[in-house]
Amino acid sequence: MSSASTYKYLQGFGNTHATEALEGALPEGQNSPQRVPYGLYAEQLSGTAFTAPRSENQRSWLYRIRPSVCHTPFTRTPSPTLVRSFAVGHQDSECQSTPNQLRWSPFELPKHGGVDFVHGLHTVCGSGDPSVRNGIAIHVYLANASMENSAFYNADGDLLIVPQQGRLDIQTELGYLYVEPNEIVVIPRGIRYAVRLPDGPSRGYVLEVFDRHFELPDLGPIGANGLANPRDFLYPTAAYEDKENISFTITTKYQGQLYTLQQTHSAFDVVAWHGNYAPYKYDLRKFCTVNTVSFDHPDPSIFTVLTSKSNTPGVAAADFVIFPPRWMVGEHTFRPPYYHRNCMAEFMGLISGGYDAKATGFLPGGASLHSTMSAHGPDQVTFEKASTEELQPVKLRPDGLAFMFETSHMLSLTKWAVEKEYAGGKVLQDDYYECWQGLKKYFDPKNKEGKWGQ
Ligand SMILES: O=C(O)Cc1cc(O)ccc1O
Ligand SMILES: [Fe+2]
Repeated sequence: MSSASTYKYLQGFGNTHATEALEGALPEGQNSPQRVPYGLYAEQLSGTAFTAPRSENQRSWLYRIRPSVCHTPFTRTPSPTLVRSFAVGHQDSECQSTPNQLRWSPFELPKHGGVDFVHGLHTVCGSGDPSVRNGIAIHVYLANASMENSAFYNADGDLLIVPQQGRLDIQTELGYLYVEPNEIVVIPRGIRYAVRLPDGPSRGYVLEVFDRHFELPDLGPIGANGLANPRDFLYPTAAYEDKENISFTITTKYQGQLYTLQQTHSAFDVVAWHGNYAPYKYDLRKFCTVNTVSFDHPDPSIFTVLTSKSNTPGVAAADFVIFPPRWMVGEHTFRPPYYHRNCMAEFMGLISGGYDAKATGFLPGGASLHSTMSAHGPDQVTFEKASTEELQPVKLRPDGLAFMFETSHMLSLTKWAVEKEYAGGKVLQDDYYECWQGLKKYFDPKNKEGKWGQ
């Protein structure tokens, strides 16, 4: 497969889909007949416990040429850019923590060829542990090679992938997904896939959640429509390859470490499937943005695309939030993001353009982290401009898109994220804090009108 137009999709977030690449391959009226049509094997893929409440239960039935179990044992393979544990404080810990505000210049693409999506995954920060199904991880991928005769699955959690540079041509067990910057793709735990890079060197961000699957946020008083609409989520249609006598590698991330196995046939041999456990993509340009049409800056939860809930009602393990192009019309209002300290941690990335809290330094392909209760907000240049400019309706950044992974977990950072030296120096910006040092004192108890801009 080679271009977006060859792909057909099924629509609707969380729907139960049914699709067959060969007419009549889906058994009728039952999941596990004595003999499956065309000599296929039936295999269930469970994405929730069998006993999960019906509203949360996720599973799919796959009808494939061979069951997935036809393979030789796994062996451990080095995974220096991933971490097994986010625990800090031990001498040999893989991670460290800091309350400092952090900002990274664009993460550098690999200098040498042959780095595929899996081996280009670098963990930046995270919390918790997949083994107890609690926590999250944030990664970036920096890759330049397509995966051929191989597949990957993540046993640890669901991956929400945000491409920043380069399209992703993804072959999954359940069919093909073609994803470009300004779109996202979610690949749930256990689903096998290969990532091909039609544009060569590719970069993006990845949010991994260890506990619950992603959901659309409740809309409350917004009503029944808006934000990310369910019908805009696209699922693959069944597509299979019948490849025998080949050397095919499957890599898994299992408790933060990579393991590989070999088999002699393609893993992409699912001829038909039905169910509600499947990968999906979403075009962020379809987000129906809601914002103030009167005054004040609403909290960014109005821009939530997907959420992975924690066990505390109303609190996310992680939210995926975007800052979409939109009209800014707030009257007598400081329009950029307010100065802020948050019990949630805020990891931000930039797909293109700029961001309304930062005049300089926050660049596409880079990132920032404002950790739990660490102060942050507009830099000095942004503050001066926004406090003095005449307020007209303005279309904010028609070509730009920033996003945030917001989490209730306290994040630890990998040594790679904090210490990695590139040819041009560290990607971590040591001088980030300086963007706030020039903020002036305007307070004057004798002048209620203030003296902005003087
Ligand atoms: O810190 C940030 O830039 C993210 C953010 C954006 C916003 O519009 C309001 C609050 C907030 O934390
Ligand atoms: Fe914030």
